[in-house]
Amino acid sequence: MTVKINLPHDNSYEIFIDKLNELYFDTKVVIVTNPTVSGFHLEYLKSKLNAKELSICTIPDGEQYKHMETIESILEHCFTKRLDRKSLLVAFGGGVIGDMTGFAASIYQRGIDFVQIPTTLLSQVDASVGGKTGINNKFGKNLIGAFHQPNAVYIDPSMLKTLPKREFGAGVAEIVKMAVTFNKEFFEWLEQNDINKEENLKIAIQKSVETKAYVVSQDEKEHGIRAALNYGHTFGHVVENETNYNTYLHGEAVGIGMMMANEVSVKLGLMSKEDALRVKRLLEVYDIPTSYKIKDVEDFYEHFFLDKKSLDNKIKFILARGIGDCLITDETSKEDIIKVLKGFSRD
Ligand SMILES: NC(=O)c1ccc[n+]([C@@H]2O[C@H](COP(=O)([O-])OP(=O)(O)OC[C@H]3O[C@@H](n4cnc5c(N)ncnc54)[C@H](O)[C@@H]3O)[C@@H](O)[C@H]2O)c1
Ligand SMILES: O=C(O)C(=O)C[C@@H](O)[C@H](O)[C@H](O)COP(=O)(O)O
Ligand SMILES: [Zn+2]
Repeated sequence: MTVKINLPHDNSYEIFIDKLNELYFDTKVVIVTNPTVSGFHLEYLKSKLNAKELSICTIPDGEQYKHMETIESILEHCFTKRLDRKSLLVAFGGGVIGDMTGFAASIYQRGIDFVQIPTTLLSQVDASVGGKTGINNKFGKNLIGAFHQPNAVYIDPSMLKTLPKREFGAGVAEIVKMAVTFNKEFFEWLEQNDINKEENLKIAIQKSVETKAYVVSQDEKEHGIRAALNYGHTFGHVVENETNYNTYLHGEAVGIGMMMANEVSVKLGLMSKEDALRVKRLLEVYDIPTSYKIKDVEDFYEHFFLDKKSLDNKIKFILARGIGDCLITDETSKEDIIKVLKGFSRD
């Protein structure tokens, strides 16, 4: 099936969800990938992809390498292969590869094209769609980057057969995010259907991509509704940063972040305790962590000021309003947030 994402300035593109078809690009192409993904799937991709000239740029695997040095190495590969402005980068991997390849494409000779071929559940349901690209630095997560839309996204769910269970769970967390914020029926469906089953997995990917495309089509650069896709992330990004990007997978940190956001929602009367428990139970089915021990609550809170949603020193939170709806607000009091954070700091 195909999902269309409608954007201004010729930025619209299609997201294909199916077994990979033959691809032909009449230009120089660089596939950016890592040793894990290439070990499993590069031969398959190469059997489908034809280009005028093809090279492979292999970068190290892991969120801890999502930084400027790796971007430099991708750019170096592009210069060495004499890529021009008609050339194309192919992001072949999970969200880390996608975010970095997209960012490199956005700055190489002031911007060249790229396509996404996502290979993790998380990147198939979320990261490959919408054009957020970037890297981390010591100040926080994704603080450097650009909006740069891919020309197309090719989602082949069969590539997920080699994905470790923990990575699968991380992807489920982003699926749950889409359902809690935008789609009550989808959430109920998730409660009743095991997405480890192939036929259900395809439905879950499709529904998530449709949700993301619907949101991004309305608000490409996050001036409004797109911020809702950050539900769980304001807290989750701090968890990732203070554990040095080597303890929790991004999706796991988002799972913890959604639990924190829901505690705020319950405190403000936006969500019942029962609904918060339903979200927790659904995450637990896929072994996604739902608890975290904050060491220093004030320090944790300070991180929020560098969150990209924060404006004029006001922190923005995405709160669930029951299940299937959400509230984007910068009016929560520090006192309320600190009380919730303290609940996550006790033994
Ligand atoms: N741009 C966006 O809109 C967006 C959205 C969500 C997340 N993200 C970013 O995405 C990143 C997380 O992405 P992720 O969860 O895909 O992590 P990841 O890219 O680190 O991939 C997870 C692991 O799975 C391996 N892997 C990939 N495909 C595989 C396969 N088919 N079989 C076996 N192993 C495979 C990878 O090599 C890696 O070790 C974070 O950096 C996050 O910030 C971006
Ligand atoms: O596409 C979006 O918008 C999202 O917020 C998707 C998130 O899942 C993703 O993790 C994103 O990278 C977070 O955005 P950021 O702007 O907070 O870095
Ligand atoms: Zn995310």
